[in-house]
Amino acid sequence: MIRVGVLGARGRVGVEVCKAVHAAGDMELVAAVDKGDPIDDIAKAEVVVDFTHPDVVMDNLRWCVEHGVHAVVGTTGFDEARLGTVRGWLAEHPSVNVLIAPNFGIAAVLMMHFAQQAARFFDSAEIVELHHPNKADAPSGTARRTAELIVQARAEAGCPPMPDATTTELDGARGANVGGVRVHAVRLSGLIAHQEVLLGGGGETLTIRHDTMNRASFTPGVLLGVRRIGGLPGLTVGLEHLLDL
Ligand SMILES: NC(=O)C1=CN([C@@H]2O[C@H](COP(=O)(O)OP(=O)(O)OC[C@H]3O[C@@H](n4cnc5c(N)ncnc54)[C@H](OP(=O)(O)O)[C@@H]3O)[C@@H](O)[C@H]2O)C=CC1
Ligand SMILES: O=C(O)C1=N[C@H](C(=O)O)C[C@H](O)C1
Repeated sequence: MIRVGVLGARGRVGVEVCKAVHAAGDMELVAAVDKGDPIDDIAKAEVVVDFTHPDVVMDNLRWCVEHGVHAVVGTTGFDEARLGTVRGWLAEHPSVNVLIAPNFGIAAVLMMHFAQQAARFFDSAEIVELHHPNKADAPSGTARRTAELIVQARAEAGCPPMPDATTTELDGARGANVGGVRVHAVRLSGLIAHQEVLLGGGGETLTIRHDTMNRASFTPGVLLGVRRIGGLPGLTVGLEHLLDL
């Protein structure tokens, strides 16, 4: 049995993760901790799952690393600087492993993978992410990661900059600029989490769309991470490394 602790246990995703861990035959939920609860119970866990908030996740992660607990992290807000900090902590605690994934949905990981594969064949690529209005961060972690993968694929293929003649615009009209890829964020009541990657050139376009229909959809990926984290030394970024893509 893998002893699992959940941080953010009363949150939208945390509730689903607790249910999934409870239902898994090879796991035991030893701590379910949310804001204001004592964190001490988490030390009983071999693996902690974190779905909290970008403002608190670094403190949580440091606590896990210092207490020798592996971490599977869904919380967003990780840039290169934060990832570097985590790598530094892990260098001092080499027995601890961390998996950080901007999206644990298998279909979402495939959407990112397909976008990365397609990017070099088109003149232009833009991302529209659409989420529920209670989301703390914009653009989404998934959209940022997708943009980074597109940028990397285009750079490796020697693609030129994307065409864009805009010289006059209202602030924000062209979205956020992630390494040259424009990312547009919609916050709309009724939505959960959705993304379109728009690719265009040569008289045709390709749209790759992913829709999250419920938050239980994240849990198979989270449980996969919990089962595999003990054998993934150091820091792993992205669930794709656990799938045979
Ligand atoms: N990687 C992935 O697949 C996915 C990632 N996410 C990301 O996960 C994060 C959480 O999303 P979501 O569940 O919708 O958010 P919620 O706000 O519903 O849940 C977060 C929970 O964490 C609690 N919390 C805040 N601070 C702490 C703390 N220090 N210790 C323990 N618990 C704390 C919050 O309490 P309170 O409300 O009182 O502040 C809340 O109950 C976001 O960053 C989101 O983008 C979401 C979906 C999928
Ligand atoms: O906050 C959310 O809801 C989600 N957050 C993650 C992100 O920022 O990419 C994953 C998914 O989009 C849902």
